[in-house]
Amino acid sequence: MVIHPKVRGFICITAHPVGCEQNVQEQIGITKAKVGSATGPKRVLVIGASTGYGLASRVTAAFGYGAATLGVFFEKPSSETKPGTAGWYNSAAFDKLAKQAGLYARSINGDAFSNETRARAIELIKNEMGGPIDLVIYSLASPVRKLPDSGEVVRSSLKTIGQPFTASSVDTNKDAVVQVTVEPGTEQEIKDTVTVMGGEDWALWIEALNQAGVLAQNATTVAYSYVGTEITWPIYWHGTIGQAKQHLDNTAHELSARYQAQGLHAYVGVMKSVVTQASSAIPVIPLYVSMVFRIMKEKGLHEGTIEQANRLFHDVLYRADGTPPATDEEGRLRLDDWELRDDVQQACKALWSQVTTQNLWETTDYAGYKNEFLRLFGFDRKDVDYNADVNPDVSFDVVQL
Ligand SMILES: NC(=O)c1ccc[n+]([C@@H]2O[C@H](COP(=O)([O-])OP(=O)(O)OC[C@H]3O[C@@H](n4cnc5c(N)ncnc54)[C@H](O)[C@@H]3O)[C@@H](O)[C@H]2O)c1
Repeated sequence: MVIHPKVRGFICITAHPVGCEQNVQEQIGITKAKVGSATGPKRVLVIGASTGYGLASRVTAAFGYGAATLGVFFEKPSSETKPGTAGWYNSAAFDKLAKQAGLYARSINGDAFSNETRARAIELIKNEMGGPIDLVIYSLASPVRKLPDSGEVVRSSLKTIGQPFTASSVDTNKDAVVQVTVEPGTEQEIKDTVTVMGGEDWALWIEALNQAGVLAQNATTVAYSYVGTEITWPIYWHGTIGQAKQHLDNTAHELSARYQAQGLHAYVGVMKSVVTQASSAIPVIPLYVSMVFRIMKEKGLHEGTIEQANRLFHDVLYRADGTPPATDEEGRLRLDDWELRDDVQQACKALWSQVTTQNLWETTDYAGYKNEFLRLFGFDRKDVDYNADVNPDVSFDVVQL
């Protein structure tokens, strides 16, 4: 099969296995060059491990610290007519490269919100991993959650709270700057968004691992969050999704208190804006990302998911001098510190009011945004021949639920 990108709205419905493998290789190369500390995690569970921040965390744990990793994700292998998803190919590549490096790697392809997936993960940890988990990374981004007991399906929404919000955004199909209006969510929509993207499921994972005796004494758990800036607050931090992220903050405090005797350190890790499948779907964010990328690249501050994950592990969680992580006043780990620097944000604000369809490519890093978006799916890499026939059927050692 010859595989080219097929972009539909904010998603690409095809993915390239060779390009995805190259992406994973690249993340491994960056990690090996940067990380290298004697002490790090030994057995790591990554929930949401196939793309974005979760994949970068898995790569960092395995190739930066030699950790055994168990990855959970929800992806699709290829069918007769369609290639698999990027997360499927990424995970296949990770599995192959980790095993080649002599590292334990296991993956579960299933719904992380379900009790069955938790049970299978615990079984694998008990039977195969040779000891308890000392780091749990929670990196799910999902528009929908099937509640584990009732089976009820709950949907999240990306809406404002109170007032509609109109702002510039980019229509990535037309490469045009447009005005979008985001409507306020109802009370029910706010509640549902918290149910899907808040901390309830994270807490269920920790509880299940602890009850099964597979959570190490003094373990660490980090759930990823986004706070952003004034430009994105109305749609994000002050919107329905922000309520879910605030619930995550509360959950971190609750978990640390509940499992104090076990010495659990539960953190929210506030990460910077990056291009992922999840962030491309949020109005306003792709235009903001195009601007902030340009500014941060000019200042030599640019980071993608792998640089952020490397920095989180190396400079924050597992510091060479053994000191505990620095947190903000809410107890959160702030990896968005460079993005939120005054000089970066002032430059962003100045640019924000000037950007138009005509000057989009010159004034922002829209080209970089488009390239990174296609690369998420294994496309737009110079080292891959996209006209070559490729086998889309890539299988690997995965527990299929
Ligand atoms: N992208 C950003 O700019 C950004 C910035 C800061 C924080 N974050 C946060 O990072 C976290 C991860 O987001 P991302 O941007 O890396 O997203 P992503 O879309 O790249 O990754 C989502 C992951 O969740 C998995 N997943 C989704 N539904 C699942 C389910 N039901 N069962 C099992 N796995 C499932 C996917 O397979 C994938 O591995 C989110 O909490 C997000 O808010 C993202």
